[in-house]
Amino acid sequence: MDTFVSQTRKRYIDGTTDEQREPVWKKCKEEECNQGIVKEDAYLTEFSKSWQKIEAEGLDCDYALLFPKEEADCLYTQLEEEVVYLTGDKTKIQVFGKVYNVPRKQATCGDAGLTYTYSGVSLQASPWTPTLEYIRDAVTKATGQTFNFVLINRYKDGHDHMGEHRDDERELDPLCSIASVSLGAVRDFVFRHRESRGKQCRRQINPVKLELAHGSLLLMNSPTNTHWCHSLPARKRVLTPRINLTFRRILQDGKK
Ligand SMILES: O=C(O)CCC(=O)C(=O)O
Ligand SMILES: [Fe+2]
Repeated sequence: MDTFVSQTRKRYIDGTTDEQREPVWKKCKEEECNQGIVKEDAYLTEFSKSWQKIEAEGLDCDYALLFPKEEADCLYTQLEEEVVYLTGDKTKIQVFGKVYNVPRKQATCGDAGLTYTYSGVSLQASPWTPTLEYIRDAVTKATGQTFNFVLINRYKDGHDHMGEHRDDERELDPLCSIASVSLGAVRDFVFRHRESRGKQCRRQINPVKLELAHGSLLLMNSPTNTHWCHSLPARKRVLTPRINLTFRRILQDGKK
């Protein structure tokens, strides 16, 4: 009966447990899904048919709707309660020696002791929250891949954005896809080939543009992040927030 929801009985940040809080997503699932496992199996079968392949030279991605709207709504609400975003120096990055404010809010969660370093900031993983564990496990079920870390980005509206980059840090396991789950406002997402950027670009390769929907999962498979940069451009007409979770596998001291 309960298979859609997290089986964890951990405490939330404020010390309460699942039972005390009756998380919204748990109630939603009970109301909507009293067929239990049968319904989940049916859902997973439908889900497995919905993958779309996105391919270009050196780019290999898969896209699907992982969570139906009601469940995605519940997960979004739960994350708004659970996630504690970084403050102070951790909200700044260094690019070519210059310091910038990150134009969005960020948090990092993962297995104990993991650290992720990018653009001059070193971010230590906070413990998994129940909802993040639930989403991580749903991604693992859907992809067969396991993850030990998640970077959480919260865009308050279309002014918040993420500049072009490649997630090619040395500590990322090159064999593991980066799994990007989106909740909230639909936003454009753009891939540009490394060699087709800038005034003196060497080649003319068309960008690949996607819309990342509420409840969607985008898998960036190897070697996408070797050859292509991606960004979440500002979109002034977007007035509502979005949360993005990128699940990753970090190799600590060369170990998986
Ligand atoms: O918000 C997004 O969809 C982009 C996230 C991203 O590229 C990242 O976290 O590295
Ligand atoms: Fe990225």
